[in-house]
Amino acid sequence: MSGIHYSVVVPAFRENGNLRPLVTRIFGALSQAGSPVSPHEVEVIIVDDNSRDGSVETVDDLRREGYNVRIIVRTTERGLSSAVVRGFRESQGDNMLCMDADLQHPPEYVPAMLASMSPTKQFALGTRYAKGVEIDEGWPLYRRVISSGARMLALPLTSASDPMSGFFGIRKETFLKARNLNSDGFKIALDLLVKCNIPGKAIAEVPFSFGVRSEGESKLTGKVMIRYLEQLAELYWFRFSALLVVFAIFLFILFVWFAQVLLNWYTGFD
Ligand SMILES: Nc1nc2c(ncn2[C@@H]2O[C@H](COP(=O)(O)OP(=O)(O)O[C@H]3O[C@H](CO)[C@@H](O)[C@H](O)[C@@H]3O)[C@@H](O)[C@H]2O)c(=O)[nH]1
Repeated sequence: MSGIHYSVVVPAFRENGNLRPLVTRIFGALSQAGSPVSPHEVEVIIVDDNSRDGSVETVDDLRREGYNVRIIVRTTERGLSSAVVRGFRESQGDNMLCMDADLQHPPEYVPAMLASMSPTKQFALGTRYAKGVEIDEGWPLYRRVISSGARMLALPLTSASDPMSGFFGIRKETFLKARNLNSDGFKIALDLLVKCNIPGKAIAEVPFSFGVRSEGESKLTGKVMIRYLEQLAELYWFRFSALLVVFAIFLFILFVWFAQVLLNWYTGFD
């Protein structure tokens, strides 16, 4: 039986400059005295969409240096969410974590995030909206506005405080129950929270401060934002369709009743 109980999945596109600091800082944090998780129980899986920027060579070097990291290079698929799903499917660990490559999710939080999952806490959520947590001051105003607006729209769907977060974990047993996952767009955490029907009490929230990217560029484009609105519509339907159908039936009955009253009133004049 494998001694790997935890898998850290990192979707990456043109992130070569960030991979070495990311991996060394993750294992550095796990090796600290007092870390609740041992580095020997952890694997890191980079899911790269054929960046051809030297990421493969960097991961090879890190492996030779003894870090338990591997890279999956996808040549026929693209996209953040589908990359995360692929990484989760290939994970050996029962507890799986997703984080960005760009160091905006500080690797020093990885031990706490991994250890927060348990049979009763099926989902770990790195949240930027806990009391006293500061989003890094370098984060531009427009990104804060977009993030807050997107979060407000998603709040009726889940009791998680930061469903937009890309720093989250899920237990394999719950992930395997998810059906019809949306492989487009960026919002895989929200998709999992809704489709796996994860109640508030099963979510371990870990407050963290969101940093600024040190290398490379964000891939969040206008197209990704439009895709998010489409995804929201799908999730609202998924969650509330039964309620909407009941409401539609109620409206129909009301309409029939009202039509009858009108008809009686009208025929009463004859
Ligand atoms: N494999 C793969 N990885 C991708 C792709 N697009 C983005 N990524 C990777 O996914 C991570 C996040 O992408 P960014 O482009 O850095 O996203 P962001 O704008 O910083 O958005 C982040 O913060 C948001 C919160 O405001 C999160 O909602 C979002 O999920 C993400 O974590 C990075 O590691 C990036 O390389 C892709 O098409 N394919």
